[in-house]
Amino acid sequence: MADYPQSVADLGEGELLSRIFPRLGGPRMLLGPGDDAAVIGAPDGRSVLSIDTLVQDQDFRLQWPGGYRTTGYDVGWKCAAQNLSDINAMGAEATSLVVSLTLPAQTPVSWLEGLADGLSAALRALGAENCAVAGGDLGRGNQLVVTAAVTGDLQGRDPVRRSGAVPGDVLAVCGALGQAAAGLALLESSLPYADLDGWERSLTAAQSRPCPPLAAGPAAAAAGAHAMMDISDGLVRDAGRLAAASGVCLDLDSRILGIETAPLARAAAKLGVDPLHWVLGGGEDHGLLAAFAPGADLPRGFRRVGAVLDRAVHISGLPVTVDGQAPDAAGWDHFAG
Ligand SMILES: Nc1ncnc2c1ncn2[C@@H]1O[C@H](COP(=O)(O)OP(=O)(O)O)[C@@H](O)[C@H]1O
Ligand SMILES: Cc1ncc(C[n+]2csc(CCOP(=O)(O)OP(=O)(O)O)c2C)c(N)n1
Ligand SMILES: [Mg+2]
Repeated sequence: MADYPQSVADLGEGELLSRIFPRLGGPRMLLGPGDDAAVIGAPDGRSVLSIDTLVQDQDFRLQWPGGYRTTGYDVGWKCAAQNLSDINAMGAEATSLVVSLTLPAQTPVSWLEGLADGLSAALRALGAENCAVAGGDLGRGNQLVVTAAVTGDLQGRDPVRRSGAVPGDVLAVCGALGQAAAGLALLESSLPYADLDGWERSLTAAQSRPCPPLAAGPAAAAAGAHAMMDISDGLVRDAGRLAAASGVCLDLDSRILGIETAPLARAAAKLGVDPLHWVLGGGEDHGLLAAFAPGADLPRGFRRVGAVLDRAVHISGLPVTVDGQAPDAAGWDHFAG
């Protein structure tokens, strides 16, 4: 017996697939993995469609400076979560995922099995009970790349777009703000992972295995949300996108943002940073940002974070402000850094 872990290059494609398929369970599809393509139902007659990619050293590190090793399970979970989140943000429910894997030859087979388990576990744990992995693609490359495309069903509702916010609306968020960014900072720091306390580890888990609030998207749509998007690149950057699409300005309330920083304060102090930067600029929590009519009952999990203002009368001229002032955060951009 070899004393090194069996790698994907030790097995053929067919054998690798036979390791993955049994781990992909989930609800029945009209035709699941194994043929040239899958067949899924489109109950509403329309399909919502999105795609997202994770790239080694851009979106995760196999080994972080503090010693944490990213598992296949983590990457499978994160892949499912970030794709399900885009469907959630339209007010829809996910119906299928297809997953394309580019694997270096030395990738352990157990890492690949973990990835399949993480995908399935995220679908179940996040509440995407009508979504299954319908198929995918497998190939060899120099770097790990995991891409998934996802379909969703609107269940008879209109999609909630980024463009529908109107002055006077209440701006609200749902889900974690800044936790995944705090986790990223902890993972990227030289603090040994083994020395992190339970809460600090759960912040790193928010980065490795984010939990988008999946029931909240359809609930917001049913409640008549005027506009919605998921927060993947940071509150301020994504709010800027919603503001631009809707032709409005968004003003965030510093008192509420202060409350959001509370769970991050201790980790921030340890790293010598301001937790407000994580709340305003941190991506990857995949919470929701939505605009509701004034007086609307906010669906469960949503909390008011600011107001939608008329661009013509907002004197700052900025698309996104905090108490009327320029915010101190940029957010994530893959190319601008
Ligand atoms: N290569 C591409 N070709 C066409 N459309 C793209 C491409 N990359 C991104 N888009 C579209 O641009 C919009 C913004 O993309 P992105 O920032 O990745 O959105 P999200 O944060 O929702 O994943 C989406 O509607 C996406 O479909
Ligand atoms: C090694 C590493 N560096 C940096 C980050 C931070 N990061 C990577 S992508 C991203 C934003 C979200 O990713 P994106 O692909 O833009 O998601 P989308 O907006 O398409 O949903 C952030 C904050 C990370 N997760 N890992
Ligand atoms: Mg994207």
